[in-house]
Amino acid sequence: MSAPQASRHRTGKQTHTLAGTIIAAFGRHYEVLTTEGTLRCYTRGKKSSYACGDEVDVAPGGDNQGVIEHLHPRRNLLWRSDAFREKLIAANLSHIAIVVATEPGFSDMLISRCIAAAESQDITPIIVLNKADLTTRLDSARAQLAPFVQLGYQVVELSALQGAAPLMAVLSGQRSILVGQSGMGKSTLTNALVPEADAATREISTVLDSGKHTTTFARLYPLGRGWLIDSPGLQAFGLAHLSADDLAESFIEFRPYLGKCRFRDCRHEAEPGCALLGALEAGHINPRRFEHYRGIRHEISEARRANPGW
Ligand SMILES: Nc1nc2c(ncn2[C@@H]2O[C@H](COP(=O)(O)OP(=O)(O)OP(=O)(O)O)[C@@H](O)[C@H]2O)c(=O)[nH]1
Ligand SMILES: [Zn+2]
Repeated sequence: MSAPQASRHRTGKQTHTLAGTIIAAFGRHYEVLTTEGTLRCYTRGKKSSYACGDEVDVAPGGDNQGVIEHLHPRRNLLWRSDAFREKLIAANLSHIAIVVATEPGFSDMLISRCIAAAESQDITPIIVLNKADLTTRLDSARAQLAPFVQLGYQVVELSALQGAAPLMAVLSGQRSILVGQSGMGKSTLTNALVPEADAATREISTVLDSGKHTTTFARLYPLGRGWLIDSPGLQAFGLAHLSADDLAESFIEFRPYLGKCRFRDCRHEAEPGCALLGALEAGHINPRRFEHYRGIRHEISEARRANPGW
């Protein structure tokens, strides 16, 4: 894993710090993988805005504990938000693997949300179609994914029960996160990709006597020279933090038409001369994707109405 560098430098106060990567975040404490092992770390004051994947400097305090002193600049940050809350999910990602399955059914709207979150942060989204061994629903799952394939998004089909080799080939050496609805097989997939994940999860549940269930935390595992974050099941992925323009930009097929509407402040709803509606009518934009866009856009305006502080 490339993140923790062997830089052990001294600050003005003669306390040494270690570079490390946040591998788990539990409220206001964190596990940080450093060159000297994993430290359980705290933050000074009330600040707790770190995420899995963040690169930090920590001051070790003995007994495998430490204090986070410095956050290195992030390449990107994946987060979700509704009207009143925001939640950091992960930082410094190269890929988001959106896991769906032949059974149970999945939400293609959630895929569009995850893709929008990814595109707005310059993260490459890929879709994993798991449980390909359950062949009765395979064709309908493929049909549901067709609009994404048409846009050029990669779909990796596999059966996590039989192994994760096809996904490993894509994600090894990258910095990725697995996201998806509950029941899609994310845990099975993580265990296939990272055999030690199972043991690590058990270890955490004994270290943490908070009584919380372990799958509520994201956790980072080394994968090749990169890493993989397994995130808790995701039913909602609010994008209240995106502006209307950011949202439209994050639908990559809209990009050729943006800025070409008759009115500069076009909401792409029913305005005459709307380039997006024109493209939709001409069949250049998939109607399902446009529906997703409208749904998310509506939700963002509702969130802003409920909390004008956005
Ligand atoms: N047939 C088949 N079943 C699978 C496959 N992968 C996972 N499953 C099953 O699907 C169910 C859900 O798998 P999990 O790995 O627990 O799913 P998850 O997405 O982690 O769900 P949460 O823990 O609720 O977030 C389990 O019964 C798995 O055995 C697969 O490739 N084929
Ligand atoms: Zn328009």
